[in-house]
Amino acid sequence: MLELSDIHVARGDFALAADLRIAPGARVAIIGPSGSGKSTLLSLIGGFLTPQRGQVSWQGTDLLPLSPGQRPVSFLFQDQNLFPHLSVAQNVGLGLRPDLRLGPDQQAQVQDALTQVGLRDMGPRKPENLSGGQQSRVALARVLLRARPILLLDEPFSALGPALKSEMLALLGRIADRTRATVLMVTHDPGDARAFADQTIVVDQGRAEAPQPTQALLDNPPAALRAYLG
Ligand SMILES: Nc1ncnc2c1ncn2[C@@H]1O[C@H](COP(=O)(O)OP(=O)(O)OP(=O)(O)O)[C@@H](O)[C@H]1O
Repeated sequence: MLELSDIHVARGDFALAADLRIAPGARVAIIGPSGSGKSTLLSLIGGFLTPQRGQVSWQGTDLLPLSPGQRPVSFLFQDQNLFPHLSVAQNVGLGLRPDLRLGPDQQAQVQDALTQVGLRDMGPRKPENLSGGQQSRVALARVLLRARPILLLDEPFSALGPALKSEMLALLGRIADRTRATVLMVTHDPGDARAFADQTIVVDQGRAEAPQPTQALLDNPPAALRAYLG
């Protein structure tokens, strides 16, 4: 269980409150107006922000003393965090060892991850020589190799067209199945929430609500969410 208890986290003049629980293996969308605190919520769980009050724990372990690298978490942002000077295979290999001193077994794991995301022959290329969708696949291959229990995504596919985006969401679902990850994904698109997430957290005016079943929430949205969805 991922537990956020009595959280108050400030960022300049802004503050976010949260008190919620997420079951292991859940797929959760995070939606709400711009500036409401969605990225702040991910940064808190990832360890990039420290709350002024409250507890963050995973399976009973307090995460607050742990640095981002020590947490059971991987992150995927919109820009996919690819390093332009490294090859595709090296970018994926970073998921195993940040110093890239990979043994033969680990290199085979990289190749296997590339194959699983449909990029079997792309390992030697540089990211700039890939399409946007292929770059997303590289980032997902790295997530697959990191295999951390919690996966945080901040509008990961918002630059992609609709067909490609649904393909990436399906691939993400397969990777989450394989790694048994608990996934939290910020999105501005309620269609993403419906397609991917059985539960949705609404963030509005500095408060993250407890997760609710996505379909029921979007079929009958509360007033604040209705105003945002338009
Ligand atoms: N580094 C910072 N210092 C001070 N305030 C910040 C900082 N980063 C964000 N904020 C403020 O915190 C609030 C919440 O920002 P956050 O990025 O969490 O919102 P969001 O819901 O993810 O927005 P968006 O959908 O536009 O990405 C905003 O009002 C923003 O101006």
